[in-house]
Amino acid sequence: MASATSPLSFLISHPQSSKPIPSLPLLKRSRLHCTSSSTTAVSAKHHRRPAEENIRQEALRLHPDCDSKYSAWYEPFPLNEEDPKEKYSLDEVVYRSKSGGLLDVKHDMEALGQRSGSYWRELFDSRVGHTAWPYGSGVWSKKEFVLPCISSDEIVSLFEGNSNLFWAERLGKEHLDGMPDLWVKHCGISHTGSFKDLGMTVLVSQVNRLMKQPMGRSIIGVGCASTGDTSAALSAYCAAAGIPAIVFLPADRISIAQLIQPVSNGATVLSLDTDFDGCMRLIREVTAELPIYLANSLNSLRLEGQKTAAIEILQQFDWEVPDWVIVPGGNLGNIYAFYKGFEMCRALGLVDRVPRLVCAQATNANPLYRYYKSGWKEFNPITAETTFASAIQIGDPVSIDRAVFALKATNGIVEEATEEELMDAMSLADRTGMFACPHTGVALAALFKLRASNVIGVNDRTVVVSTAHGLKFAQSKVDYHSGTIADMACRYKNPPISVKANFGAIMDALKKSLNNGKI
Ligand SMILES: Cc1ncc(COP(=O)(O)O)c(C=O)c1O
Ligand SMILES: N[C@@H](CCOP(=O)(O)O)C(=O)O
Repeated sequence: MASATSPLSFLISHPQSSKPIPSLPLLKRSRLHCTSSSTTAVSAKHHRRPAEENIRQEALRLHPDCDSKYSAWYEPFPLNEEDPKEKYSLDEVVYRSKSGGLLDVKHDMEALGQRSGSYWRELFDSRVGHTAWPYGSGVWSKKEFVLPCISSDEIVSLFEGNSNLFWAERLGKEHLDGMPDLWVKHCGISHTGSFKDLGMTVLVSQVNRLMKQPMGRSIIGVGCASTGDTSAALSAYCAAAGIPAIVFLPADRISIAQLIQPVSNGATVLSLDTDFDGCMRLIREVTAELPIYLANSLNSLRLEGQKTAAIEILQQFDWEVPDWVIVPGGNLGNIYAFYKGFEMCRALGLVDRVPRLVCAQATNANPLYRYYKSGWKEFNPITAETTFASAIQIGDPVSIDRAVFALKATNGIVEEATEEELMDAMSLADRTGMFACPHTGVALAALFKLRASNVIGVNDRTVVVSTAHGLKFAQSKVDYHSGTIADMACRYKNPPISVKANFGAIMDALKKSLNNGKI
């Protein structure tokens, strides 16, 4: 039973008073509704809050102030040795350090460390599966590790996160030498269909805080350059908050499904005749000139949300650490976000180690892979070529230094996948019940290679991060299954069979297709 001071106490409230009830957690009462004959009639008085109160108001009543025990701020990445005191409040609009380098969000680890690892594990576990604002979100259920000082009233959340950790039983068993412990973290089965929702809830919440009274900053909108997923997430969260969104997209380089998302959400959509790297340069120029807040992962706030996917993986394994986590990389913020999530849990005693990270790139857009292969000697931005994994067609990744840091710290690996390898891997995964996107195909192709070379052992617990929903990239699957891609065998294609609408023709087609005609 939860006491008022236990991690579970946030669930305990009384409908009519602001005082917590020390003995009747939400979970227990919900069960009473279902099982006890004297309490089966579900009426307002049995709800945890009065009928006229919404969940945001309930949160404010229960926790009127932000938890000032914990704090976070920006610091240069890597730390500025000459000026170790260089740091900025999260309420400042700043994306770069004095020297022009990246920033990183730092947490007061000493304050967080006052609590034990088991306290944090229990707290985070207790929040899963509820609608208490804002903890119903997989991101905000870890609020203390994300943005501890934001008020629940300022948060813009669509209850993102809490995504499926899918046991890829058949893929492992039949196509990876019987691999029994293979998992796919479906970050793309999400509000806007990609992992970007995790970071965008944090960034848009902070913008909302800056724009609202008492801060009342003169921000006229939030902007990003995008290969299609960041723009979709930004537009949705801004639309939910009533904040203008401005997105710069490389013309003809993103899918129709991705393009229609910001259009539908009412964003200002600029389709530019350049690639993503060109859009990125332009949004940086424009945001330096106009009070438009920059939403790309250059802005380290985004990574605070994205890192919760790593924490969620640990949680879903009952706080056991997987051996490998494979992440497709483009602008390279996400690989660092995964590192941050895992490392924070290690440092605070929730787990005792971190997994080895693999960053997987498309051969047509592989600047990190080339750098890795040079023994980290020389980084050269490239002009990325067209790839079916269009959301990672990036040649000059903003977070290159963050990615290298994450990989070095986890004894990590960089792998690449050709167009044929990534499309075959995606299609094979689909044949085992998934509906993967080409970027997930890149990560899966990396897994196939690392398994074939026995770098990843057959019994290693391995998580492949699926970054977007396959439905956003349906055209790539149409091309593959129609077998019309130049120089690609499309080994796993399965085109529809055109059949005359009569019994005989149908029987012939079925005999041919099923069991090699032996039915
Ligand atoms: C679907 C998808 N997968 C992977 C990535 C790569 O993430 P990151 O840019 O953080 O490396 C992106 C965006 O770049 C993406 O949209
Ligand atoms: N794939 C991204 C590319 C931009 O990455 P970001 O993480 O820096 O916003 C997209 O969908 O736009």
